[in-house]
Amino acid sequence: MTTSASPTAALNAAGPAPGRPVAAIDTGRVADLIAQLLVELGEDPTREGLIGTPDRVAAWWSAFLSPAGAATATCFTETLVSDQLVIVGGMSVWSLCEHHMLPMNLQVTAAYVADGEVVGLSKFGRIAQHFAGRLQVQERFTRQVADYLTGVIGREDVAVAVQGVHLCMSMRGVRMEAAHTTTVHTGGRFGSDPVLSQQFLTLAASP
Ligand SMILES: Nc1nc2c(ncn2[C@@H]2O[C@H](COP(=O)(O)OP(=O)(O)OP(=O)(O)O)[C@@H](O)[C@H]2O)c(=O)[nH]1
Ligand SMILES: [Zn+2]
Repeated sequence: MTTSASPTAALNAAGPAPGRPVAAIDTGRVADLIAQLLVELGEDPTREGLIGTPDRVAAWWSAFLSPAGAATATCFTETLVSDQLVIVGGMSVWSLCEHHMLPMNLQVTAAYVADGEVVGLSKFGRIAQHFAGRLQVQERFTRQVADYLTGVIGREDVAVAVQGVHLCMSMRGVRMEAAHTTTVHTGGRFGSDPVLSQQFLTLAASP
């Protein structure tokens, strides 16, 4: 397992991050572009209600692309723990569909088999937030979280299930408000051991 690696190094170790800006965005330039967009949409960015809107939107993009606390995956030695299924569920993150740039809400459940060491529980949520903070598709998000956790524990025994609600399917397009999409990655023993796989899927589906 990776123990207390540096935050940046640990997260970069997850490999290339499609769509993620290399450097911090130029919020002044983004605000100018938002003002131009408002004009193109028939608005007057200088009217009283819109003063400050371009800056707020730029600040939001900056925060969205740099989720606070993208963190080191702290691990702890636990000699009493062996072959134990650990599942962290109920993690809700927001991302942006890269086809329409509309929000998607992702309910994330992540699991691994602990053996001699345990991963700090909050880190599952931080990892999910990290990969949500960019233009995404749900399938790639699922895989990126799984690959990152695989790197943390140093074994393939990782499973990730994600249930997504995409506003591009509910507020526009086919307009199916109840539609939801489930993606599942099962690595290592989660793929080869039907009992473990079933335990994960059952617990991932429970509240
Ligand atoms: N696989 C996948 N598709 C996505 C995701 N988010 C959005 N999409 C889909 O991306 C597709 C884009 O299809 P296009 O035909 O290019 O765009 P469109 O005409 O706006 O499509 P409609 O949404 O059907 O109106 C749509 O089917 C979306 O539902 C995602 O996370 N994963
Ligand atoms: Zn979309």
